[in-house]
Amino acid sequence: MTPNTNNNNVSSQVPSHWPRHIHYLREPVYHSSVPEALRVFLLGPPNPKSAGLSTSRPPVAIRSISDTSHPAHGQYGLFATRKIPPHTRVIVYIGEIHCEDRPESDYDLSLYRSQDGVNVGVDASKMGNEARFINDYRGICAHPNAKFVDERNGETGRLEMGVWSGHQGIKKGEEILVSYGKGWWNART
Ligand SMILES: C[S@@+](CC[C@H](N)C(=O)[O-])C[C@H]1O[C@@H](n2cnc3c(N)ncnc32)[C@H](O)[C@@H]1O
Repeated sequence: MTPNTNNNNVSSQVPSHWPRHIHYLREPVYHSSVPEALRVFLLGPPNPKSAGLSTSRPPVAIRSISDTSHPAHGQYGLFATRKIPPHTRVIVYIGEIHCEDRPESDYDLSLYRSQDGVNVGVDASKMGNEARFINDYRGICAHPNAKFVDERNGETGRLEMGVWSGHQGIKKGEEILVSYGKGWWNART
């Protein structure tokens, strides 16, 4: 096992099943398409207390899906490694923050739209964290058990996309499932 060389309690290892061709991120990366003023807004006011914060591993595991009745069979999904109470932030969806149109990406979430109409996305197609493996609930469960919430992080001040459990919480071992939204599916069918 690789020793933990960080000052905080985050393991330096990438998670199990992490694909070799995808860059694993612990912090978002800001693409050159994000204008400086927007970048400053997204980052929020500097918070000296956020340096060296202990950010433990989220209670999730990436697993390959071998169940042939699962619509994402042969791919991966994200599963809870312990019971997650209702209305709890599970993980942050980390990726490349950008202001481009990326219709080809299946890992691109809309984070923010500025007053002058600039769209900011978080794209985890080439780089990201475990949250990129969250599947949509359709064909798997009657309802999603989690949702994406755009929010400002109370510690770092960053605008980011949190993944929160729903009103029933998530059982240990259960797949974490959101709704990508009808628009997402309509654009692909
Ligand atoms: C953000 S990725 C989710 C992680 C993906 N399963 C993986 O292994 O990389 C989105 C892709 O997952 C698959 N997917 C997610 N939810 C699905 C569902 N309910 N039915 C069919 N495919 C799904 C689709 O291929 C979709 O393009």
